[in-house]
Amino acid sequence: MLDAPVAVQDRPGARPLPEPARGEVRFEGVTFGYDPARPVLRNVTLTIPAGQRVALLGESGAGKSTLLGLLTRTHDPQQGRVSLDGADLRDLTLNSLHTHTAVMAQDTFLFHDTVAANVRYARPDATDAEVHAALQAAHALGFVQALPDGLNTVVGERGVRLSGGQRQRLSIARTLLARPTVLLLDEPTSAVDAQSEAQVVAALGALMQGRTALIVTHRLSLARTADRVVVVREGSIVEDGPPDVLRRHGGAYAALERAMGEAVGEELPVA
Ligand SMILES: Nc1ncnc2c1ncn2[C@@H]1O[C@H](COP(=O)(O)OP(=O)(O)OP(=O)(O)O)[C@@H](O)[C@H]1O
Repeated sequence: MLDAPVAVQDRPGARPLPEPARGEVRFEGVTFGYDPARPVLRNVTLTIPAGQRVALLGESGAGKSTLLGLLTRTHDPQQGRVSLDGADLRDLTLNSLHTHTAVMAQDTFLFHDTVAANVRYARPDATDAEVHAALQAAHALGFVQALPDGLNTVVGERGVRLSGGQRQRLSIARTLLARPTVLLLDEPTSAVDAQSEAQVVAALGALMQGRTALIVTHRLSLARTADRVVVVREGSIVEDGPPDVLRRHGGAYAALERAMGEAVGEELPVA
């Protein structure tokens, strides 16, 4: 790992994002391919105003996760630019970019340590009161207090085993403490059973409050919480708008909603 070449580095003269950050995200004419000869994203243009919740939908392999990876600079575009509050990400220090963006994926890594230490991971100086408040907002306080040693219970690899939904709620508490400007959620409910999905969706609602959020999901319950839906197909945006409007439009989103509803046996809204 240490010897692996680092693909993305700070440019000479890179600066931190000016504070206070707002969280406006822009993709301008972005083309990217893991193999440059075969683009996965083609000329993608998308402006996300600060504080908007956007669900990225589309079939497997459409390029949704790749779009999120451009925002953390896991990779840089071959053409076009990605910006945060008007600053090209390549002109920002990686440290500042990673302070302002938080990624939550399917499953959460918990260290072999206490609940409190796991939640404090992103902000070790957080007070007990802040940890408590974050757990409460993440709908996790109840189950944590029921653990043998409450917040001092050791979890993780050899500690108390937690369910997928409980782990996700601890991860949400951790991310709440980190106070990111932009949230990138990649299938955050897919490792969660149907029973605890509602609690995780509610906790995600608290986390997304007042923040820009890009959510990749195949779950209807989460897609419906978005202000806006962007449908990606073969690396291009094919539909973009509020879910209610797109449902009535009867195009790609309406078809995906039907498919997702059938997959979870959920009743469909009347268009
Ligand atoms: N690290 C990688 N190296 C090479 N190709 C990749 C890599 N990651 C993804 N791809 C390819 O890029 C394309 C888009 O993948 P991406 O993960 O962005 O799709 P997605 O829409 O998020 O799909 P899913 O819903 O299955 O997560 C796919 O053809 C995939 O095989």
